[in-house]
Amino acid sequence: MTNKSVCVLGGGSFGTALANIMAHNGHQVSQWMRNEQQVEEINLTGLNSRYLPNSPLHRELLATTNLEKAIYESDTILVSIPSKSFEDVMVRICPWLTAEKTLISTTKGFNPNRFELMSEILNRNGKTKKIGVLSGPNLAKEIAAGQLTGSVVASDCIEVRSQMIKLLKSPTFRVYESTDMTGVELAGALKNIYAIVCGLAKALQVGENTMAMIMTRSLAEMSRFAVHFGANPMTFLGLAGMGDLIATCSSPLSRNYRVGFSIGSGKALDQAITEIGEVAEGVNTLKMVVEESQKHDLYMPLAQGLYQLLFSGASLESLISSLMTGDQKWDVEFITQKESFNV
Ligand SMILES: NC(=O)C1=CN([C@@H]2O[C@H](COP(=O)(O)OP(=O)(O)OC[C@H]3O[C@@H](n4cnc5c(N)ncnc54)[C@H](O)[C@@H]3O)[C@@H](O)[C@H]2O)C=CC1
Ligand SMILES: O=C(CO)COP(=O)(O)O
Repeated sequence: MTNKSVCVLGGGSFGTALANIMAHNGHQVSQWMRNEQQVEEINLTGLNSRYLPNSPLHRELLATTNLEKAIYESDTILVSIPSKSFEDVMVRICPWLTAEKTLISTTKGFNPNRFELMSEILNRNGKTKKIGVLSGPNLAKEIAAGQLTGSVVASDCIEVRSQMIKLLKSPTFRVYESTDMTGVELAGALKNIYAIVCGLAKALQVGENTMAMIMTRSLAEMSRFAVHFGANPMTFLGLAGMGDLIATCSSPLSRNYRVGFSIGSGKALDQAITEIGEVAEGVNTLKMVVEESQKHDLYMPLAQGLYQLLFSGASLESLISSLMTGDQKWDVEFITQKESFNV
């Protein structure tokens, strides 16, 4: 295997966990971040203490504040910047891109300025068509602790998929392939909404029947939305769909779950977000998705109910009551649709 040169944009927990795996795999890895003290800390002590305090990093991982040099020297660029700033960072790096470079989004969210996925921002770069996304049940702190993990790389381009597997595949990290970039990316973004719902439900001490119903109906909503925008429903049975939904909806390591748990414990949304101090993409995703679901007349009672609760002053009691009395028909709609013509 020829070793690759790769850079990760973003100094947060996920970017650091991925950069660390690739450095352990023997690749030449730089990680770009804005904060000079953080760069110095990583390079001198091998620790990113703010985001991954318990995970020593490979000593060849080179942190830098020099964005131009990081891009110039890399074949592959992983963008691990929260969706709010993703477009700004892409605009900055565009002048230094070439047709040979691969761009991968690891971000699970929507552009807050318009209804747009990160891969669409990547596609607008005007230089390279080698684009992909990485998504799956990938809690950064577990990856950094060496917990066995699987992820999905989605791209139309086989070369991009193979390149990502070479970079990331390790004894503790498996990388599966998909050509359904829309499905994989939407799955990763949408599940953050339902992680908030599940955190909230857990704080209310609901039973396991209830948790199972919420998670399964979440999958139905997510796939209904995604299929409308061109995704393959089967993608939602894989790691990027069901896998990530299970991990994020069950773990206090998920920031979105913790936002929900705080709200369920009586805190205001702003307070919940501030206390977490890291990005919880589900809040912006909820706004974007509910707006689109209304435009396209898509039935999404969980997302719409959460929106009412967080932004329109609805009570928890009315949310629960409307969820329990709303329309119910097919369990699995993508297989029962055909049969329904005869019923
Ligand atoms: N943490 C996790 O377990 C996982 C996170 N993700 C996704 O990865 C993305 C990034 O998440 P994390 O690394 O966890 O976030 P984080 O909250 O740990 O860190 C975000 C990083 O981005 C930097 N940043 C923010 N705006 C910037 C800008 N304008 N220019 C340069 N740097 C900027 C921050 O300084 C910080 O270093 C999110 O979209 C998240 O959904 C995906 C899978 C797992
Ligand atoms: O996407 C994630 C795990 O796959 C991380 O979720 P949070 O952003 O909610 O922490």
